[in-house]
Amino acid sequence: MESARRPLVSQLWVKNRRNEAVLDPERPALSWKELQPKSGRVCHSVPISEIIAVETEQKRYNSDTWQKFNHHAFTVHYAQRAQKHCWRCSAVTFWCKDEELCHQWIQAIKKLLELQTSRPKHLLVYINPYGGKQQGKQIYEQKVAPLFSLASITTDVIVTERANHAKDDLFEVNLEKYDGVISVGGDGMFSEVMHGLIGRMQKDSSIDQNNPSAPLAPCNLRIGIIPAGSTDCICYATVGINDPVTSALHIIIGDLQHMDVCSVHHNNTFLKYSVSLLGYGFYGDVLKDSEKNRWMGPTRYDFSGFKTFLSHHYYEGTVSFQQANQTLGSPRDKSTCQSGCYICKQSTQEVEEKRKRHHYNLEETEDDGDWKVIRGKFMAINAANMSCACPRSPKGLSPAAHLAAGTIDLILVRRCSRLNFLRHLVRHKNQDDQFDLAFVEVYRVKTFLFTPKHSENEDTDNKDVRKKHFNQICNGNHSSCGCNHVNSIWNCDGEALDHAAVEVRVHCQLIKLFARGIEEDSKP
Ligand SMILES: CCCCCCCCCCCCC/C=C/[C@@H](O)[C@H](CO)NC(=O)CCCCCCCCCCCCCCC
Ligand SMILES: Nc1ncnc2c1ncn2[C@@H]1O[C@H](COP(=O)(O)OP(=O)(O)OP(=O)(O)O)[C@@H](O)[C@H]1O
Ligand SMILES: [Ca+2]
Repeated sequence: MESARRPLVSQLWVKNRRNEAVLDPERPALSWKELQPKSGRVCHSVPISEIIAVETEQKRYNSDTWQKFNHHAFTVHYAQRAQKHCWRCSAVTFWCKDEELCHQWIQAIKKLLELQTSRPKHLLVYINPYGGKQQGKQIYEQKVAPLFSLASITTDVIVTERANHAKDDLFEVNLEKYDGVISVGGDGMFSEVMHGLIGRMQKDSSIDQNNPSAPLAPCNLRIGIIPAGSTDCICYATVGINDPVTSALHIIIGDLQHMDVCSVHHNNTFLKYSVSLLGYGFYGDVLKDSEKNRWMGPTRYDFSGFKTFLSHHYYEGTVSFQQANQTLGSPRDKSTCQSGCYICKQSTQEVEEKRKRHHYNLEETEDDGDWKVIRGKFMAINAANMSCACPRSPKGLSPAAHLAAGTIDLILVRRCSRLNFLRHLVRHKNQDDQFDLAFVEVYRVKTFLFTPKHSENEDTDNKDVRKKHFNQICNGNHSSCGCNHVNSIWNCDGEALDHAAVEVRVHCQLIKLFARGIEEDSKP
């Protein structure tokens, strides 16, 4: 037993150079350094948690120096940080003459890998073949499947045949045999998988999703995202990059990131869940226009963004909310939510206590302040449950938003001139503060309500007329185009909601992802 804790130290060869290799179960890490370095001594070290696999090297080494000996070798595959949050799978091969020593090393590494209990063994994979640039299937087969097989992860793969295929399947499938569910696609595909999993959990726990104040049952299965969509903001904001190999490596090593989910209701009827952006006004209109141009792929958003910017609409309504406690940070904080974020960690404890209290039917005490009611004319009402960082806006819609603190950042952009709205938009791309403008307000909240000034019944009366004219291009004279510019629609993670009047509530850490948040010390 004692000897299992002692480091294994041996002289092994790496690329014809003699190295001292150390496998230290206490740290726990594998490290190696050249014994007679030509230049400065470099010590390589890989934490066991970042080793992907160890393999016996079957082939004999071919160089003249070595071929007369019967050498033995093993290869260690590990995750290596490349540039800007990007990870790559690297390999190092160790050689030695002694077959027994080689075997001992392989067994010792395998034993330490077996102690990595958070790693998934069997995964359920859904691929959307039509997301983004329609590369989902190729990306999975060429970049991800080989890594899963290297890590001895087995999979059941379903290539979806229609929208909602993955969601419906998740209500039926036996989930017990899986350690996680993987979504290969964009934010829309992730949303489908998430709706399937959350819905299934509520069904199994007999929780009515139509009740806006019902505490929801959390999902224990982690979700992995292999990015292959148009925006991929959920992947980008939880991993730091939208790169399939990086995501696959986070899945293999069994990373964990909790995530808040917002529920959206209309008149005590459940509409949808949201994890990234709930946007009314500008982002709702961009979505509405972009759906007509799906064939353009990811550029449809830029095209519709430009058109929507030019059309310059504002919408009237009332937003009501309670501000969250200051301990949960402020949307104006200069620091951002990162891997191991202490604000999110604090919320993990609170949410566990809350779930316990609920389990024992104990009273809830909410310490949030008074309701604030804001009536006005808005260019955009954006509720960001996370930063919404994506390649279009690397710092996101709300750079200081937290992934798992149980809060959303509510951004109100009041009616303003085109030039001012452009100033606000441009600041999503540069270092300037997009909230530091007289017509922009931002609040950190746990729940909010929105009521459009014009009753939605008014537009249902005219719905058929509007539908008929909907495909015509609006020329700005809205009496002729039939499009409803009295009310906008809500863009809920890239999907349109059917109602403008909504009640939104954050469910702290309802789901878990195979991710770790944004790491600070990644190479530049
Ligand atoms: C001058 C440049 C200004 C650039 C401003 C860029 C701001 C970009 C902010 C991106 C926020 C993404 C939030 C993520 C939402 C996802 O849940 C959802 C599903 O994937 N994606 C979208 O709805 C997709 C939303 C995509 C929105 C694209 C908006 C593009 C606006 C372009 C305005 C151009 C004005 C130019 C005037 C000369
Ligand atoms: N086989 C399929 N055929 C048609 N639609 C599908 C299929 N599988 C999934 N979908 C739907 O396609 C929609 C868009 O998918 P996805 O999110 O992968 O791509 P995207 O819209 O290009 O990217 P993003 O959401 O990042 O903007 C999802 O809402 C999903 O429900
Ligand atoms: Ca949040």
